Amino acid sequence: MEKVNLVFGTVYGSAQFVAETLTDKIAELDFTANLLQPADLTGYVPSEDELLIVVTSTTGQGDLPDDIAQWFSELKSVAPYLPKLQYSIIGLGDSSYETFCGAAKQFDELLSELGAKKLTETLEIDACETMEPETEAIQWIPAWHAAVQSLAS
Ligand SMILES: Cc1cc2nc3c(=O)[nH]c(=O)nc-3n(C[C@H](O)[C@H](O)[C@H](O)COP(=O)(O)O)c2cc1C
Repeated sequence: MEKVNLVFGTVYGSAQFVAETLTDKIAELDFTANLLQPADLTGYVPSEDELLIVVTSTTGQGDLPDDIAQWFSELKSVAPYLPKLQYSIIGLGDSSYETFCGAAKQFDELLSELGAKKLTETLEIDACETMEPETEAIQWIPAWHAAVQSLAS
């Protein structure tokens, strides 16, 4: 059974709730879904034969939430080469900021610098458009699942 690791960065809890919801829904699809807590991230290097989903909100002016910022810096400085890693990113943000989903964009850039491959286009969830980001995330799952299946074929 294929394993999916989910990490989240949040200030107010929405991205965590989205990540928890996705973990449950993805587990129903017969994946082993593993939700990492911020405390689990120290020293964590994503396994290249497992899938990675990063769910992060943006704070400040395009900044990463504190609970994921340290891991981001660590990955950047250790710079593991991860050419076989397949990742997806879900950003929570607010389009009234010029730095819309800036944290998600930073993650995308970093993972691509590390050689990892983006499995799906980043899903950017706009707080101006929805009060229920988890609903958009659930609707995104079929596209993600199809992309995973196309890897195998
Ligand atoms: C102080 C503050 C700064 C924010 N800065 C940004 C930003 O730069 N870009 C953006 O897209 N959203 C920004 N947001 C919006 C949040 O990312 C958005 O509300 C998100 O849904 C919060 O998710 P969370 O509960 O997981 O932290 C900001 C929100 C606050 C309160």
